[in-house]
Amino acid sequence: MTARIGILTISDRASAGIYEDKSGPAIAGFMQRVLTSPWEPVVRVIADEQDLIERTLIELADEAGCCLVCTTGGTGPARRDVTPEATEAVCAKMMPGFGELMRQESLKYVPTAILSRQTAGIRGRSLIVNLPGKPASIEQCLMAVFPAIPYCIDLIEGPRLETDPALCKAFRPGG
Ligand SMILES: Nc1ncnc2c1ncn2[C@@H]1O[C@H](COP(=O)(O)OP(=O)(O)OP(=O)(O)O)[C@@H](O)[C@H]1O
Ligand SMILES: Nc1nc2c(c(=O)[nH]1)N[C@H]1C(S)=C(S)[C@@H](COP(=O)(O)O)O[C@H]1N2
Repeated sequence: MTARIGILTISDRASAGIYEDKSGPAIAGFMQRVLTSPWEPVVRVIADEQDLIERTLIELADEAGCCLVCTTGGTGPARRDVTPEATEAVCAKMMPGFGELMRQESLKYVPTAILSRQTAGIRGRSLIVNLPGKPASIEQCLMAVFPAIPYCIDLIEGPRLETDPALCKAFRPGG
């Protein structure tokens, strides 16, 4: 079964074409390198509007059937940064450990890591994970949390994700 992975860039400027989106492609590049089981991306680039973010997350989870949705951008303290609020609004369960670990890892690179309110949560059979907007943060954050993602997706009855253990070893308790 081909796993669908949502890649959602949330940026006023990238969505308006003011700069090229580099963070969405960085998420796709990470998946391409790390996943050895079949997967396909479902890509969206939108502005920092809470209603639109919520509708797009619902579409990716419920209609496109993505087992994992990675967002990038809109996690900071600025007036238009509302990605965590939209994520909480559409999720039945929050998974605060993801944000905790990603901020801890990001602190190794930038002291402003604590400005990201990035979080994660479960909607139906989808895991939604927020990443910061900076392209360099994508690899740093995903490398930290990805070992736990395949088992999380097992637990929400999604497809079995396999990784290249030389790059990122998925941990499944008892197997
Ligand atoms: N999707 C992206 N692609 C490329 N560069 C990005 C992206 N998102 C952010 N950046 C870079 O990181 C810097 C800081 O991002 P910022 O936190 O302002 O982004 P944002 O709030 O996600 O985007 P915007 O302000 O356009 O809505 C930007 O000036 C840009 O250089
Ligand atoms: N790994 C990593 N995390 C990071 C950063 C970064 O450059 N690398 N930037 C920080 C900064 S400056 C901000 S304002 C917040 C929120 O960014 P966002 O609004 O683009 O999501 O993420 C933080 N987390």
